[in-house]
Amino acid sequence: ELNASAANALVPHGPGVVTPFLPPSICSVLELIEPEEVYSGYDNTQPDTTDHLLSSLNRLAGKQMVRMVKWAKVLPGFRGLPIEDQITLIQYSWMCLSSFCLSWRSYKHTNGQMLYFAPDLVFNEDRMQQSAMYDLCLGMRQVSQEFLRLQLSYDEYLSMKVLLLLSTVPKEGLKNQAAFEEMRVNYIKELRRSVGKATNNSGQTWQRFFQLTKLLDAMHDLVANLLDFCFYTFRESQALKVEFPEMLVEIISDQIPKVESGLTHTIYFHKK
Ligand SMILES: Cc1noc(COc2cccc(F)c2F)c1-c1ccc(CNS(=O)(=O)C2(C)CC2)cc1
Repeated sequence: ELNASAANALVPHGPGVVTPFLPPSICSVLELIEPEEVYSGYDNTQPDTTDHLLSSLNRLAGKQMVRMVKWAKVLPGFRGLPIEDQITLIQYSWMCLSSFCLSWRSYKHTNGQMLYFAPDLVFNEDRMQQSAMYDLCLGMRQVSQEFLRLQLSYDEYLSMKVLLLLSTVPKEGLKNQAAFEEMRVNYIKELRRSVGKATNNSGQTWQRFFQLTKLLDAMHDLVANLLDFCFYTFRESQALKVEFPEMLVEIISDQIPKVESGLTHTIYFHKK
């Protein structure tokens, strides 16, 4: 039977017939707000030189960042955080989020064989070698092959992605730490729900939850190396002839001092 609050949420559908109005589930909202794929605008008439590949990746990353910020602003619970905390969380996790989305696209479009940066910018072995970040590319490809092995579901991916947005925080804490922690707990519950759906709530649910949280922890180690490469390339961008769009210049120049003075803290699910 319905309690009082649910009762007044009933929406009358014509005389005498009422259908309970249930709020949309978190996972249906996450599916709705997920940004569309972005094209890189890669100029295939030019040779695959390192600076041309990396500058194209940066232009693509800049476009992705615009959509990432729009996504965060409509992410349930995120608007309730102080604006400074919203900026900090996006600034600290943008590389992690970008890489996680890359792994998902690579899994979905190439079964983890190549790095599907964009429909018009897919890295095969040659481009990975040419990009001067072959090992980083291999690490990313391993993550997407893990998605394939686990047959990661879309809903698991979506709740894991929110947890990555909520995994790197200032060492001295956020302005409203309690609101952050409540949001993080809610998305851990959401991940648990999507894992339950993927395992038909069998005995496998906890084992799969363990595997997926291990995968989230592994992302941080890979992304730390990516950030090192990013900061180096950013500092040497003139000499290396690698262009960075305004959006990335802003984020990276703000992030470098904080990361390099050890002001950031990554929340791991499992001890090392
Ligand atoms: C776009 C995009 N889709 O996924 C990713 C993140 O994942 C990786 C990026 C490169 C190699 C990898 F193996 C990755 F896994 C990006 C992305 C592109 C550029 C930058 C900033 N520029 S940068 O200096 O870090 C660099 C990489 C150009 C050299 C940041 C993110």
